[in-house]
Amino acid sequence: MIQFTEEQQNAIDFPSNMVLTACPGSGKTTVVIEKIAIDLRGMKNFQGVIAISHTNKASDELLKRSKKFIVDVKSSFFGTIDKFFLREIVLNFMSHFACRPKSLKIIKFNELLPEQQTRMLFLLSDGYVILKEDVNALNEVYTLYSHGVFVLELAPLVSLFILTYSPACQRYIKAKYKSIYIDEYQDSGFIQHEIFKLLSMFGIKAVAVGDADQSIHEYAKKNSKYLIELKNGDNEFEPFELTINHRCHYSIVNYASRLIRPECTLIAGDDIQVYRACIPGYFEEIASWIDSGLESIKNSFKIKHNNQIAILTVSNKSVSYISSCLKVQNRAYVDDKLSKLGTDSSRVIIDLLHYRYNNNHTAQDIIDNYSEAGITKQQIKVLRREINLVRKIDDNSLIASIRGVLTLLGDYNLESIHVDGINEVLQVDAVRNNYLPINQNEVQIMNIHKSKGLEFDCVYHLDLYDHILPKREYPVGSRDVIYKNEKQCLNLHYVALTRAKKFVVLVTSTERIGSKGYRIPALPSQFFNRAGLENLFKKL
Ligand SMILES: Nc1ncnc2c1ncn2[C@@H]1O[C@H](COP(=O)(O)OP(=O)(O)OP(=O)(O)O)[C@@H](O)[C@H]1O
Repeated sequence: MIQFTEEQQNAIDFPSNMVLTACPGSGKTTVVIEKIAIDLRGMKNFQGVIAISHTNKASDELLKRSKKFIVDVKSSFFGTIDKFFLREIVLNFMSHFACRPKSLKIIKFNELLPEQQTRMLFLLSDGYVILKEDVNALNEVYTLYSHGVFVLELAPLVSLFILTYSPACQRYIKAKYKSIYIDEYQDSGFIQHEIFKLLSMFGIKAVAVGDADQSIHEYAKKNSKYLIELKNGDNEFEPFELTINHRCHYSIVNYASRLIRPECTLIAGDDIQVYRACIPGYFEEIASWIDSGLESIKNSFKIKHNNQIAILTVSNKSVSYISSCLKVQNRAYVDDKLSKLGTDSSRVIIDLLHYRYNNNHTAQDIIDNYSEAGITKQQIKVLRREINLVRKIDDNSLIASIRGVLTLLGDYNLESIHVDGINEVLQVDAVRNNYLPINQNEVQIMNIHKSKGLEFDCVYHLDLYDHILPKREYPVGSRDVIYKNEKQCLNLHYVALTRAKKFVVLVTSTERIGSKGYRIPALPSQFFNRAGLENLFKKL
């Protein structure tokens, strides 16, 4: 049982709208779960909290951790913001504005015809909201909807519109949800921020949680300015801060803190567990160096299993490359066709594949997450039988079996892109790995974006080269060294470092792969030269 610190307890006890900023490993997930448990105590079974995480993986993790402490999450919603917009607002209330179709297919914007894309592009402009006088702006969206099509990227804008102008939607949301928690608020978009503020005006307790220094999604118009606005603005959000990192060795905290604030005060102590290594060669040589040192590192740091060791990279290419060079058993997390789709149907299929390959997943999770409200006991029985088949059936019948479950769930379609994705999982070992349970003998390899929210005893941080981290820009006519979004690159470096509990190695090499695909001489990342880092690392 964790003994909460004073700053954690203050955040837990505060009963109203708040913004909780927190450094890595400071227990924000722990605090959020405790607050959700308190909120749920007074609620009826048809009520719940909205718990929004940035990725499906993070939301699964939050739900899993919550279920350990909270017996019954009642009618709470755990998921990504897009899923919330679609499931709770668009699917329930769009028919108040346009003719309800027999079935609805969710597509991506780039699947629209080029002329439709041109006509509808303005709906995606950053900062655009639909005012009462521009209601016609959604005419084409309504027509598509009544023909059974909805564009995923429009879910935030349309949700804000529905929530603002539909009293029925407002009544439904207010009756069902008593509080909303949004994690990783530093990666919020404009509309998500507007909806969050609107919900708080409806009397729903609103809690934003984040860390501006862990903002790494600016390329997708996600921006820490909204978190900062809540924290510093003149508004009804009470600011709280968690400042103690409970995860990382203090020397890792010191190094990471100095990256962001070169003048910050250090935690006292002589023990240093941040290392830098420059390996002659490239990933082949780095891999054999990691292979040869692994057992001694495990012994020195009392690390029982390889899966407590992570290799983090900037790019997916590096994930596959280093994985293929290593001799030690490893698990490389690569993007697959299904995970790139990001639609509701692909999400159910992904969960069904997790269920097929990993006994830690249950049929009940799928029923809880995807079956419609009001499903009868008899329908649940049939659904459970069909889901069980997905685990038992042979590869040849898998697609038919998944189609069977989707049909029973309603609202979801199995299209040729999904069939391609399922075939990729069946045929490519590296892709199937994404679905198998973690084997404790496997070193974990992933890009830094995927490592967010995770923790490992030991981290090898790769790709620390000039041109790679930080990236560079080459404006015409300029030979100056110009970094491309330096702060985002620095945040990425910070996130990678703070995944390590006991020990982190910052790895470079004398060569890297250039843009033409050949090995070229490499220079170390400029981040090594930042002020304030002297004496905070050892060389290997
Ligand atoms: N008061 C505490 N005392 C000891 N350990 C704690 C305390 N609070 C949290 N922890 C531990 O610190 C680790 C990090 O906590 P948690 O995952 O909640 O942090 P976080 O802020 O969500 O992390 P991040 O944002 O970096 O992913 C966990 O192993 C958790 O059990």
